[in-house]
Order: sequence, then structure tokens, then C-alpha cells
Amino acid sequence: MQGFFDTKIEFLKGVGPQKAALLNKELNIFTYGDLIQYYPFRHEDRTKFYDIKEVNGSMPYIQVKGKVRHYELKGPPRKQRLIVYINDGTGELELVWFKGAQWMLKKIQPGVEYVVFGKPTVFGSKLNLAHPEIEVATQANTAGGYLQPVYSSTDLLRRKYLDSKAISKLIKTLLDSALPKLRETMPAVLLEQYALLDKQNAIANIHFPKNLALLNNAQFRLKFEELFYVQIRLLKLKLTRIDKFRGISFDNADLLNEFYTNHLPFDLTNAQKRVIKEIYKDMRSGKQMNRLLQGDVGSGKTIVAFICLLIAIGSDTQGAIMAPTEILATQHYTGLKEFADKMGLRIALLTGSTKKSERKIIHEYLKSGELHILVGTHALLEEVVQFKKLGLAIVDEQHRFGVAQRSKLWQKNTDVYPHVLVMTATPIPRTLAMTLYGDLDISVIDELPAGRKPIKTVHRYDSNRLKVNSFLKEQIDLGRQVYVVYPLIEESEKLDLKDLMDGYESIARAFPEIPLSIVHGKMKPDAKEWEMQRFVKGETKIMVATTVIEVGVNVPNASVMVIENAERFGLAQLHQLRGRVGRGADQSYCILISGFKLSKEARTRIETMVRTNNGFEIADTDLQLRGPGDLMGTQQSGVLDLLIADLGKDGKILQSARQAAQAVLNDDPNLSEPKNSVIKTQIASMKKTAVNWSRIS
Ligand SMILES: Nc1ncnc2c1ncn2[C@@H]1O[C@H](COP(=O)(O)OP(=O)(O)OP(=O)(O)O)[C@@H](O)[C@H]1O
Repeated sequence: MQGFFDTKIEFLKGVGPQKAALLNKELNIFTYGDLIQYYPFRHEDRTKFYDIKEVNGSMPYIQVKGKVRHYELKGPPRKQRLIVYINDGTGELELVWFKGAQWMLKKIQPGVEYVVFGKPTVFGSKLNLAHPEIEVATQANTAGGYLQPVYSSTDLLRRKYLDSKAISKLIKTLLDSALPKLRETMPAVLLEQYALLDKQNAIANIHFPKNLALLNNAQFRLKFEELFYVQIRLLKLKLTRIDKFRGISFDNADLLNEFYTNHLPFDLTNAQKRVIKEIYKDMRSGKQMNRLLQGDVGSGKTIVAFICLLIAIGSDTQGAIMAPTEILATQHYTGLKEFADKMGLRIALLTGSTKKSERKIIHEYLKSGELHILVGTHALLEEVVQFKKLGLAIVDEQHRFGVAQRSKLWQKNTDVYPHVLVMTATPIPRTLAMTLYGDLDISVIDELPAGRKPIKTVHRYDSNRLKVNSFLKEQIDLGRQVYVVYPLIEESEKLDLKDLMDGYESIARAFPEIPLSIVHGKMKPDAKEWEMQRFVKGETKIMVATTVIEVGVNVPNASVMVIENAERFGLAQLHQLRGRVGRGADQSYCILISGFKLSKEARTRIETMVRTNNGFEIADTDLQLRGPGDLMGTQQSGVLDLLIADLGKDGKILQSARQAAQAVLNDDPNLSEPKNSVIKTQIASMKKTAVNWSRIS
């Protein structure tokens, strides 16, 4: 059976080597199996017939049934157009062909009834359909109506006569012989429990649905199946890892207690407490922890990370934090050092710009175990960086590390694997997290520390700059500090830098007495650090910067964030930037400045920012706007090669599919029972790897 679906597409009637090459190249369709799974992206509703008198020029597509009253050819011989007048007893409609008039003429017979489908337009004062589809009513497949599939095609394919219609024909040809050969790919229990359509019917109806209800059922079944297999593979991966990898069991809580009793700078939020409990439980379990910690900007992840490090250090192991950029690594280092110093723990920072002599000392102390915490960039991954015993590896991720890089860090120990905590500062919608990080356990800090006032966000046009400036002046007079951020997009770095410099000069002119800082990616690390420090200490009042300050910067006295060219930023980035203010007790503001001309999407982004401060809500909107492919660099990850499900829209189906997968594995972890053999076979036959299996290697 399997062989049939592996048949090369060129052997299908009507394809041949040339078309096959095009289908390979343009649509990634190589085999019968690929073509069957090339699902239509919508269906045209051909179930409804309009009375001609109801039709108007604003309708998208319409279908009518009527008799040809007469026709005429107009225009010079080479540019003849054919006009056919069709009447259904309620009114008359013109059908027009500008090309192929003579050919069409052969098909049209006065007095015969036709089914006509097309887009109505008004020309002069008359309604007409240009180049409609037309079939003799008695031959048209409209018994009970039908929904016609629309397949996405490409310009090249259309030029080579492989438009949606032609693809549909190929699929129809294939289905005739393929349907009887299709085997069921879901276990009977789940088919029943979730009222899923059987495979043959699902495939038949996803392409050529008998009615709308069957189309919906077919879509549900195929989406459910797709997500079920993504989830079961992720969950299986997790089970394998739990079985295979022992983790160090930490049970000495002395350091933790000392910190709680003597040094805790504030009461933890309930969310922080809950998350610490979840992590502590993992770290004592004897199994390797693999957990994702999500928290909105400013939700207090640093102290949670520190407490987790204390758990590891308390049992005579070391901790590491790896961050994607030098700025972020430095920020973590500064944040953690404050706590570490209080506890008399040794902490060091290792990045690309750490001096050689310093590096050597770090390497030595790390190996001897005298260094408790190492913070750094991917410099941590180098061979020479050897721990005495790494107990906890924290990876601050933001999707910037590859899975392989991440696992390199936790392979630093040869005997037992360290526990792994992946942190993200950008909230990820639940559906995406469940798929991208579906093999990890997830903890969420969904509460901000008490007393934080929500940041007030407004949108202002360039032309209002004077008003904005006088507001900034007011705030500075009140003792606050201000960020002004310019976009930095790599392709046009030079231009962006010019924008930033121009902006800096105009701010300097508008606020001649106020000391300014400037920070951008092209500056030397020392100079950057010096400028940052001046701002942190309050010596400068306005920080003009590019997005280098996007993550991690923590200056509680800075309470105004001005974002220039806000329309050029993505939602996640805007939210991150806004998160740099609102970190103290004062009322904070975010001012999004843009030009007048805004794309629809840019407007939605700005409106979303003005409407809400909730990072998870913003992440959801981002997912809706951009689709998962674009989001957070997931495009190359291969995790989201979904054929039919859409993580932006199918969250509910995903949840049920995950529950189903979890239940199957709880009951039969090795999938060895006969009732689950279909799952085993299906997993083995899946060639499109939705999950990066190298994670556990
Ligand atoms: N429970 C708490 N009560 C009061 N203040 C807190 C609490 N937790 C953290 N903070 C303070 O809130 C600020 C933000 O915390 P932190 O820098 O850890 O946030 P974060 O989650 O890392 O956010 P970001 O990703 O935006 O940097 C810090 O000044 C920190 O000291």
C-alpha cells in the first residue's frame, strides 16, 4: 500500500516529466502522497444560485442558472468580443469574452440552460460577468450544489496551465484510485472519542466536499491528526529523555533558607513563588529538569533565576546563564551580582570581549569549583570552558539559540546532565509554546510585582513633536529620565545610524541644558558601557539609543519611552521596548511616534500597544497578524511545517490534540498495545520531521 503513495507524480495521468518538474519545484509536490495532501486553502461556494435580479456589482462571486437568449460578436475581427445574453426569468445578464470568442461560440447554443459562475462587474450602467465559467445545466455537477476547491498556485504554474482548476483535476484523477488504498492513521478509540471523520472520507471531503458540514468535519479531522502527531512525538521525546537522563537530585536548602530569611529584597509575587516551587520540585526529583520559564517584561525573572541557582549551589554544584547578546549577559550579570555579593558567592561574566588574562582566571576558577556562577554569551560553549560540576544551566533564549547550541551547554558534564531552565522574556502564545517547546514543561510568571502602575501608551504623529517635547521637559523637571529609541534594521544600518544621529542632534537642540547619552550597536563596548552607566547613575536624563536597549535594561527611574518610527517595529519588539519603563513606582509613559501614512498592519500594531500592556495578549495578536512562520524566527526551525493546521487559529484543536496524545502515552508509554499500533506505524512513516529529533542527541 505504502508504495502507491510514494509513486512519483510524473506517472499520474495528465502530468508527465515537465509538469512533474514544475510541481516539484514550485509546490514541493513529488509523490502521489504529496499531491493528496496538497489541501485547498478555500472553497468556492457553488451551492447557492442567485436570481439575476438580485445580482449587483458589489458581490464577490455569484452563480446563476439561465437560458441563452441570444449572442453577438462585436468589434473588429482580430479583437472580437463575444457577448452572450442570459435570462433566468427574473432578469438578464451579459456574459463577455474578450479572448477566445470564436472558440466559446461553439459551446453556446441559444435556448439551452446553463450554469454560470463568475464575478459581477458594472460596465457602463450594465451588469456583466467577464470570462465566467459556464456549463450546460444538465451536465453540471450541481445536484444538491457543491463546494469547489481553490488551490494555491504560482505565477509560473499558471503560465504553464497549472492553475487551481488544473490542480483540482489532477487531484480528482488521483483520488479515484487513491481513496480505496488509504489506510486509517488514527486509532479507533480516538476516532470515536473525538467524533473524527474516517481518513478516506476526510481526504475525499477536504478536496471535494459533499456539503459544508462534511468540509468542516474533514478539516477538523485532518487538523486534529496533524497536531496530534506533532504532540505525540514531542511528548514521546520528553518521556524518552526523562527515562534516559538522570538529573542531579538537590536536597540541601540551607542557602535558599538563608537568602529567604536575611536577604530577600521584597516579597515575592504569588506567581514567582509558584514558579520557584515548580522548579524546586523538578530539581529534587532525580530526573533532569527541562523547563521553559516564561514571564512578561518586568515580571521579575531575575530573582527567580537567582533562587534556582542557589538551589544548585547549595548542593555543591555550579550554575550558568547563557544570554544571546553581550548587553543582555551584562545585564544579567549586574542583576545577579547584587544578590550573589550579599550571599558571598563568586560570579563572573564571560563574553567575546572579556580580556585574555581575565578569561584565564575564570577558566581556572570554574574548573576548581571556586566560581559559583558563570554568566555569558555563547562564549560559554567553547571547549576550554570547563565546569567542576554544572548543576543548573539557564538559557535566556528569545529564539536566538539553536537547539544544538543549547544542548552543547548541558553536555558540559560527562556524568550527569545538569538541569536546564530555558527563559524567554518575550511572551509566546500558548499554542506556539506548546509546539515549539512542547517537549519542555512550562512555567509562567503571569503577575507583575505589586504597586506597578500600568504604563500609559499613546500614539502621536511626527507633526506633534513640539507637544511631545514639552511633555518630556515636564517629566525631566519632575526628576524622571527618558529613553528615545530609533529603529535599527540591519539591511539599512547606515541610514538608520543617520536617523539616530539626526535625532540626537535635534534632541540636543530642543533640550540644550539637559545632559544626554547615546548608545548604538556600532560603538565600542567600553564607550557603550560608559554611556549606559551615566544614564543608570542619573547623570544624563535622556538616553538616545537604537534597539540595543531592547532587552534587559533596568533603570527604574526612567519612566518615559519614546519610540520613533514606531511603525517600523514588530509588536514583540515594541512591547520589549516599552518594558524598559514602568519598572519603578512612578507613573510611566510610552509614546509611539509615527508618520501619517500607516499600513493596515502597522496601525493594528500601534492600536494593540495603546490598548493593552499584557504581553500574552500582544503575543496572540502578533501571531494572528503575522502567522507563526514569521514569528520570532521560527521560520527556519522546521517545527512549524504544518500542512493544514494554523497555530494562530486552531488553538482549541491543539489543546484537545495534546490532551489526546498525553492520554494515549499515560496509558501506553511505549505504544506497544495493539490498539496503538496504528500510531506507531504512522510515526515511523512520517518523513516530514515536525520535530527536531537531534535535541536529545
Ligand atoms: N516581587 C517583587 N516585588 C517588587 N519588585 C520586584 C519583584 N520582583 C522583581 N522586582 C523588581 O522588578 C524589576 C524587574 O525585574 P526583572 O529585571 O527581574 O524583570 P524581568 O522579568 O527580568 O524583566 P525583563 O525581561 O523585562 O528584564 C527589578 O527592578 C526587580 O528588582
